[in-house]
Amino acid sequence: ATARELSEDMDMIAANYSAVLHTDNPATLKQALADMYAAAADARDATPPKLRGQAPESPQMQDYRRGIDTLLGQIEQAQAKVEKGDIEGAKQVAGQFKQTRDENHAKFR
Ligand code: HEM
Repeated sequence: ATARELSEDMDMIAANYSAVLHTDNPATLKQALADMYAAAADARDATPPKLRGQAPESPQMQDYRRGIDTLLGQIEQAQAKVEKGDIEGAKQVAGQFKQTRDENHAKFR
């Protein structure tokens, strides 16, 4: 069972992504990336309404989790840049989250 509805996780991802895109403050960036990560990790346990009824190991469900893992990996890359003090680099990586969002929304939303 998942802690939150997928749509709630997505709203948390979106709110924190907006914060990431609108700040250059390292502490704010760190917090927003951490909150994004937690919401994406929670979303990983969900079944998208479009895939309702599918077995957890169905090809589409595996593809869904790969999409979430891509986002989690990109968030980790951005976090590593912030840790190094590379705010510009972190924001560049964060810009790439959009492609992951759009590709996966096209398939699963
Ligand atoms: C920066 C990345 C992302 C952002 C900002 C984002 C944002 C959103 C938002 C705002 C919604 C609408 C939520 C609502 O109905 O209240 C949504 C829905 C959804 N997103 Fe994302 N998303 C992102 C990445 C992803 C990824 C990587 C996946 C899948 C691998 C995904 C799958 C879905 C699905 C399945 C829904 C429909 C949920 C439902 O109707 O219950 N999203 N997303």
